[in-house]
Amino acid sequence: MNNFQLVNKYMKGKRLIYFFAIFATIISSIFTVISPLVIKITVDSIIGNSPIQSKWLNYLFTMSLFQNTVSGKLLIAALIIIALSILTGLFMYIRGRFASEASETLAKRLKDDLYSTILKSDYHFYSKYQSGDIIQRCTSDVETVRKFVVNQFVEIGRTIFLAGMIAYIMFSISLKMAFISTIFIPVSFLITYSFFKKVEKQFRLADEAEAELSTVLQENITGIRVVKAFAREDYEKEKFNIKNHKYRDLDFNLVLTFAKFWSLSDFISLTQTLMVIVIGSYFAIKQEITIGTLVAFSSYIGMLLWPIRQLGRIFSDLGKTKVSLKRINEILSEEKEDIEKGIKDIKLEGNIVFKDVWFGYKKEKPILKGISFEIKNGQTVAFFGSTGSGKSTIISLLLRLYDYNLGLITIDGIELKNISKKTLRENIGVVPQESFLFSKNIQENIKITKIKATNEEVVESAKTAAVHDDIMNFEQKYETIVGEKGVTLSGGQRQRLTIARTIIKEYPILIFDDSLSAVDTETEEKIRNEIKKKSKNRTTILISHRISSVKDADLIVVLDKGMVTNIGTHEELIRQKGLYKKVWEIQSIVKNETE
Ligand SMILES: Nc1ncnc2c1ncn2[C@@H]1O[C@H](COP(=O)(O)OP(=O)(O)OP(=O)(O)O)[C@@H](O)[C@H]1O
Repeated sequence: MNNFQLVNKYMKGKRLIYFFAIFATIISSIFTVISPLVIKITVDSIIGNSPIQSKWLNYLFTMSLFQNTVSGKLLIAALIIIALSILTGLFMYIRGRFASEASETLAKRLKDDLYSTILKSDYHFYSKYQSGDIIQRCTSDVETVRKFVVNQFVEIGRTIFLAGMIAYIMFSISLKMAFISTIFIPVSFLITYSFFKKVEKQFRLADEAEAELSTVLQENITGIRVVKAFAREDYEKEKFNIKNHKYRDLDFNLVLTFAKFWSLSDFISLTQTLMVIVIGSYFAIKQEITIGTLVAFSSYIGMLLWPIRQLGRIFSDLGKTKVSLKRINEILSEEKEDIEKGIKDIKLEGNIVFKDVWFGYKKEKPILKGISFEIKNGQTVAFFGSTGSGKSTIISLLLRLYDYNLGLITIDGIELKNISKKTLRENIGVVPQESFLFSKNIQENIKITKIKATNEEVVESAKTAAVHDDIMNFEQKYETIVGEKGVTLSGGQRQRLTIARTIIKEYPILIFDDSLSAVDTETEEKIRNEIKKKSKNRTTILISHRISSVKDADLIVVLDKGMVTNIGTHEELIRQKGLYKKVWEIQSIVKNETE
């Protein structure tokens, strides 16, 4: 979709009022253009002696209403000018009203769709764009487009119409004065055009630099604890300074290009105005044109040069808007995840089979290399392995955050790719590695997976996750605000809250992705036993680096560099050579020494 099609699509339903806004602008420019004609008639025919050419104007000025005297005629001229100003204002109001309604609607729809695309895009999207950049595209880029639509685009019609009308009137009044008045217009236009070409690239670079700056800022605010804990303030400040410097230089270049353009454009405009006044006065003295014509041309030259100069501004804003639209369009054209496609509305039992599964985030670099295992409904299965061995990747495949490249994955005998993503995610509850909480109160955070949960259910799941006592110690209890703006929870409290949030909904398959690492082993065991007691048929998948966490599992799958190296129960694995036995020995020694 090109830029025009994009704007046109989002203006649906508001195109007519936007057209009215352009129409009102054109009408108001007609009234603007008439005023100097009234002044010319006043000077030449009311103060001077030339007869009024137009019949109806003659009739208007000789109306008996104000007596046919000079002061009566002057009063009529003044009233006409006042009426023209009122009408200009009225139509400018209509233009502002309609253009704002259309542009605000456009901006809102763009933001809505950008947000929905961000939420619905597949997982690759988040590794492609940085969060600061995404925020900038949804805010300042949309704002640039909105401003262009509400101001500049409406002005294009007015500018072209005004220039055309003024040129027509000038050439009808005096050919030679019109020629003198327009001699520099082509030069002015060419300068404007070349400026527009140059400035577009500069705007793009400045926009990208601003996005980089926002990203650094956003990262530092989110990770302020890490920054402070490692005393990285100076390093981060320097990093910010470099980006800030780059943005300042690019912005400064832009301002400089603008300054050069406006000064050159001012010079041409002043020369042009001066020529009209000097040569026009000479013609007036020689009585080749009337004084009224000179006065009218003095007004018209300002009015003509203004739209041409305005065109420069419109062109430069057009450049900026094109860049913003391209950045917005990039996000909007990202492929959306179709979470509904496939078998829907089924309750899974949790029989999971992986047969020679291969997967790589980049196809040429496999992360999982021929993984095979089988999990039966109701079993607790643990994945154990060194960091980066592919444990979380297996979970991502199960949730269809990514689709596997080769082999076969089935749940309850159905190939994974045939089950809709929505159904899968409604059946698989995950407690992720990072325990992110929203800026809401504890109760609302727990209810996120089950909006209609009762207060009793919230308390019950908090008790199961062994976090109820901690919550009751907070002053506001379940009403305590957590997340970015709320109270600071310990790592273990956050983890247990995310567990409560997941178990409140009874998923047939439950996954703990290293999500009890900040909880002591005793509490961990207690939590898992409580969960197990609640649903015996639930399939549970555990990922942990602790032998004590996985040793009671029905099956332990040991992974190394994307391959299954051992598989079996704890008793079986400690009798086999390999990573599991090695880690068990080390952790046993440490345990014995600390006891
Ligand atoms: N989104 C991604 N894009 C590209 N590579 C990725 C992505 N996520 C993980 N990886 C890579 O895939 C490999 C396996 O990562 P994974 O997170 O599955 O390991 P893990 O066994 O869960 O590690 P840990 O125990 O440290 O959590 C790593 O080399 C990692 O760098």
